[in-house]
Amino acid sequence: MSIIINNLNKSYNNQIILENLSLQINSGSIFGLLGANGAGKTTLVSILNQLIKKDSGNIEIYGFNLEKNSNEIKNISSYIPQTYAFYPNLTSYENLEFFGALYGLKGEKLKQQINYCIEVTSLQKFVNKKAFTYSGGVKRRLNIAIGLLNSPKIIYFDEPTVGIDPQSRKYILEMIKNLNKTEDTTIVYTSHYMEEIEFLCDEIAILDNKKIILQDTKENLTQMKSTISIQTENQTIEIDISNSYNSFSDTIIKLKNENEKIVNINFADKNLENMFLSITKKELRD
Ligand SMILES: Nc1ncnc2c1ncn2[C@@H]1O[C@H](COP(=O)(O)OP(=O)(O)OP(=O)(O)O)[C@@H](O)[C@H]1O
Repeated sequence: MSIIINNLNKSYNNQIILENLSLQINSGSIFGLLGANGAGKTTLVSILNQLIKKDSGNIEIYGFNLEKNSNEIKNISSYIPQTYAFYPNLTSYENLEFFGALYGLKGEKLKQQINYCIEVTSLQKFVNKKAFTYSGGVKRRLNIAIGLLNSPKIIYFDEPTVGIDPQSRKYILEMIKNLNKTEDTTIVYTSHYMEEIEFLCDEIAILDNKKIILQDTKENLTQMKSTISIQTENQTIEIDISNSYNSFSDTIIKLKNENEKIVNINFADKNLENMFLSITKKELRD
């Protein structure tokens, strides 16, 4: 396991945000944390990255205790925030030099690491241009490049595609998938874009009502069926139409032959977004 959280509690000004939250994340997985606006995703990820303090509970990351081994955890983790975390008046290269030095990198090692980060995020064209001139997508890539400087074992992405164009979004998602595959980096990805979670993640958890209310593999969650329920005066019949509509038309013919009067037909497409809605009774986005 890369992350084990037990009975985590966090309040802001007496308002409980996370309550007895427990969660385990497998090493090397791409873990999607879903939650409506204000559910507490950023709060949880900020606690894991020691940006804010928890009230109580136990957290272990790669076998290190969050309080006792705080430096060891910082060395193996990287947090890519929603906001741009670089100097706009510096170039990509200068930003990477600056943040690399903060990690204690210097000389040849620093150069090598900068070149690696530039390559992974395809920033070659921008290395000598000042960051304030970049598009939103390129700015996000620089954020990510900085986050790779310490060769993290675990990277937290907090909604990294908010406000960028579809092409940059696709590029960033592919890049994250690749990082996970080639470096075996554990990825924790928060989002309220269901299609991103569906594309990227192999494990998914839903944060709602201060807790993790559902956690499963994407495989299991996407096996949920699409159904049609037919209500007659005497019975309700649920039909699985995930693979074909044949059983639906067969049932209609059968009911007609039996002179059963149909009073209602309901279609339930249990994709992830509908599942989220039915479990939390909330939209993913405001
Ligand atoms: N520093 C703070 N002081 C007081 N309340 C806060 C603070 N930070 C966050 N909150 C509140 O805590 C709740 C959870 O916020 P958080 O940002 O963790 O949610 P989120 O799931 O990341 O939401 P979003 O998807 O909108 O980013 C919200 O009600 C928010 O207003």
